[in-house]
This record gives sequence, structure tokens and C-alpha cells, in this order.
Amino acid sequence: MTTDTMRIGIAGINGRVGRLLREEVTAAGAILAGGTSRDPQGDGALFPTLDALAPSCDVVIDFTHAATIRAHAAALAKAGVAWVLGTTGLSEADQAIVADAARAIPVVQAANYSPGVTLVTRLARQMAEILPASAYDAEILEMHHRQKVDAPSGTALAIGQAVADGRGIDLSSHMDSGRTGHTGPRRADAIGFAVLRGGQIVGEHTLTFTSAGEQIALTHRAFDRRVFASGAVRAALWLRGRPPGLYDMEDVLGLR
Ligand SMILES: NC(=O)C1=CN([C@@H]2O[C@H](COP(=O)(O)OP(=O)(O)OC[C@H]3O[C@@H](n4cnc5c(N)ncnc54)[C@H](OP(=O)(O)O)[C@@H]3O)[C@@H](O)[C@H]2O)C=CC1
Ligand SMILES: O=C(O)C1=N[C@H](C(=O)O)C[C@H](O)C1
Repeated sequence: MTTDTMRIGIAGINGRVGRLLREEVTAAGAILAGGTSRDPQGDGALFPTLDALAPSCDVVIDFTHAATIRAHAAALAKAGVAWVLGTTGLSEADQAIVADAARAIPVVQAANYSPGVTLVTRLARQMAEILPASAYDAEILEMHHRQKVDAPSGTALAIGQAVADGRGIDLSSHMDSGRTGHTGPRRADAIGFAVLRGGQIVGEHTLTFTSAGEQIALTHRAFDRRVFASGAVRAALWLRGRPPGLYDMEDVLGLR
């Protein structure tokens, strides 16, 4: 299969990212197989659910909502269609469904498809390996637009996971999110999360390591959602011919 014969479907084609994916698929020279919309309004290229669209695709790019995970995993596994998953806010059970689907089909999953965040996450892991948790407090601040429905963002959680991996600890038992009231002093090995929402901020993430004597800050700012859409299309093209498995953007960018 060549790029110009590759059929790409878009789940959530009328969403903020979905609308840009439509343009990026065409710009890449692939075939736009159609998209899902809960209100297709007689448009023949739009389908109310993914099971109707999947059989006419080689890969589906999915930026929708965590509520769709079970149905989308089942539709794609049944049709044998690859999955580029960008949806965030997944529960542990949702994540298990994705891992299960990846035994049958190739899946790229990333909380953030920008090359910059892929690098920041990698650096976060490396910094956490070097900077002792007893001396350097790790905190993550994320800012997004007022429409965002999940918090902390998938990217903030991925950066937190990278810090936890670098320190060799478990994220869920070290996560300190939503501080309020009499919190007591900061736990030395905590990984803190702070969330801001407002206006039309596309997505900003800052990881800080703060000691008694200094602070190191790693910031990523997305200026345009197109950076996510173009990264996801790159992942879709990369998936061509891959065996089943769960991949991420480090795989796509050849960083492993
Ligand atoms: N990994 C990454 O790089 C990025 C991930 N994201 C994530 O992608 C997701 C979408 O973001 P965004 O485009 O801003 O969101 P939008 O709300 O603009 O779009 C979401 C789309 O999903 C569809 N949708 C929502 N709920 C359901 C449902 N219950 N069943 C079926 N379809 C549904 C909507 O379809 P309809 O048109 O029918 O209403 C809509 O088109 C979020 O989880 C976000 O966090 C966002 C940016 C980058
Ligand atoms: O909902 C968004 O907009 C974004 N979601 C992703 C996340 O939760 O990390 C990626 C990006 O920050 C934009």
C-alpha cells in the first residue's frame, strides 16, 4: 500500500482536532475514507458510529471522548483496522481495553502528538533519573481552553508518568493533585499537578524540579492544534504494514 492508496477515517471529524485532521489527511496525499459524527445530516461521508465506517478504512484516527473507547476498540478489532488514538481522560479500564485491542491490531496511542511534547516527556524521564526526589520537588502545571473536559490533561499525566518512571516509583501512589485546605507539608517524593482553564489556550505544560537552591523548568506551548493533527497523520502513515502492538510517538519519530 502506498500513501495515495491508504484510506484514513477520522473519528470525531467535526471536532476541533477532527476538522484539522480532515485537511492534514488530504494534504498528506492519502484518501479520506470518511468520518464519524453523531449528527451526520445526510452527508454520505459521515457515519453515526465507527462500526459503519471502519470496514472502508486502513487506519482510523480517533480524537473523540473516553466514552467511545469500548465501542471503538471493538469496531476496529473486528474490522482489522489500525488505530491512531488521541483521546485523553481514559480510565484504567479504558486503558486495559486499548491494550487488549493492540493484541489484534496495530495501535499508536499518545496523549500529545506534537514532536515537542514527545521530546519533553523523554527529557522528563531522564531528568527524574538524575535529580534525587529527596532534593528536587517535581510539579507539573497545565493550562487549556475552557472547553476541555478532562483534568489533569493526558499530557500532564504522561509527563508525570515519565517522572515516576525515571524515579522508579508508581505514579498513582505519588500523585498530588488538586491541593486545597490544610494539606500539611509537601511529601518529598510527591509528583504535584496543577490545572488552569481559560479562554482558548491550545495547551501549555510546564514541569518544574525545585530544590532549596534552584529551579529547572521545562515548558511546552502549543500555538496551533494543527501540530497535533499533523503528528497524528504522521503516525497513521507510519502504521502502514506494522504488526499488532501498542506503539507511541517515540516509536513513530524513531527515538527508541
Ligand atoms: N493526543 C493529542 O495530541 C490531543 C488529544 N486531544 C484529545 O482529543 C479529544 C478531542 O479533543 P477536541 O477535538 O478538542 O474535542 P471536541 O469536543 O472539539 O471534539 C470531540 C469530537 O468527539 C465526538 N464525541 C464527543 N463525545 C462523543 C461520544 N460520547 N460519542 C461519540 N462521539 C463523541 C464529537 O462528535 P460530534 O461531532 O458528533 O459531537 C466531536 O466531534 C479530547 O480527549 C482531547 O483531550 C486533543 C488535542 C490533542
Ligand atoms: O483537550 C485538548 O485540547 C488537549 N488535550 C491533550 C491532553 O489532554 O493532553 C493534548 C493537548 O494538550 C490538547
